[in-house]
Amino acid sequence: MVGGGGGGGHGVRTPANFPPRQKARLPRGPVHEKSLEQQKKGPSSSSPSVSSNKSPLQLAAAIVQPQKPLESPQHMVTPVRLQESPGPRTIPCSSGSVGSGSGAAPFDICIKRDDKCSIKLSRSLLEINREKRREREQLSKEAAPLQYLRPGMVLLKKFLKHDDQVDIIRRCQKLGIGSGGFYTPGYRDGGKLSLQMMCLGKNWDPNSRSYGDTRPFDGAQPPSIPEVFSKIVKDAIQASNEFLRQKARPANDVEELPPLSPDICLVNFYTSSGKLGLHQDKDETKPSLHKGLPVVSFSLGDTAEFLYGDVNDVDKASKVDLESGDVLIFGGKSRLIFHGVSRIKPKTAPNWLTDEAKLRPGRLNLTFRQH
Ligand SMILES: O=C(O)CCC(=O)C(=O)O
Ligand SMILES: [Fe+2]
Repeated sequence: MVGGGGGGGHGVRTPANFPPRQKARLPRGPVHEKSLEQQKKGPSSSSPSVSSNKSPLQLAAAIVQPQKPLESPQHMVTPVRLQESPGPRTIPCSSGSVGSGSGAAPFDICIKRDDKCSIKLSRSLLEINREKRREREQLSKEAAPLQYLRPGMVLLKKFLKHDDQVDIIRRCQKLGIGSGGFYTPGYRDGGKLSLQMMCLGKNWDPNSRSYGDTRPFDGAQPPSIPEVFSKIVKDAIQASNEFLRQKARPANDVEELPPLSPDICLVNFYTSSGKLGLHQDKDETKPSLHKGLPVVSFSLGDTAEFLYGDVNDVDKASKVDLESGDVLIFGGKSRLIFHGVSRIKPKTAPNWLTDEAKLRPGRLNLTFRQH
């Protein structure tokens, strides 16, 4: 388990065979179903009828500069925002090591602890703990801890415990400034996107849309996926399957997510202006896709507005907020859904997280898959 028991104090909601880790992390409250499809018009069929031959990052470029045709060289040239506007409590006055082109200076997702340029309003441990407690209480009152979005798609609200979130950020920060760390994905013609990416396990190349053992632009080998991350992924799938078993009516019509042994993790850091166009994750192997092996996504920091649907059309997509600590799973019948991030909501990261992990304004996302 990552960190320690920072998220303790949650009640047990499920029967005896619920995974022990989950017992500690789930807040009290009814398990209920939330179908966003029901709230919003749009097709409910789960097998996509439209496919895209553009990579997610090409599609992101399309969102950033929608007036330009995707094939035009101009669409690629997207200014990378190197300096964030100051957050509510921390005011960095230099960009430090922010920003990188392919193979250039490393990108640090955290504001340096000893950054003399940061004006920090220090808060006591008591205050931080009070905030964490308030967050847990609010969650147990307002949101169902597990939400059924559509067949094969489950959202686990605040599944990542407080200490896990801090630990994940710290690990990504360390890996991100090392060999194989964060870079601004670019295209052959020199265009860049306002997103920082790092691959763990295997490298995903946005140009060829294929996986490899090293990065073509600098030969670096992606760092391994930390064991603690894989353990959380496994626990999240187990918790989802337990939830799906409970909600199954009739009881013999249980929908199960296949287990995942993640060997790929794409880590994205979005600044406040970051976006990701609608796309399908379909560069994994045919057996992996055919079995519907899930994509498991961790969200940390600022909230993302996440779009998903059966077709490559933002107007037909459903929308859900992904907050810090949320884990989203899409596998089975939803494995090939179109999805993307329409916007990052600035200054929505929990204060305690910014204080402890020193994450820059923005959002960190990790998606785990099996090749
Ligand atoms: O940031 C997210 O929530 C989605 C990321 C994603 O879709 C991807 O990396 O393929
Ligand atoms: Fe994706």
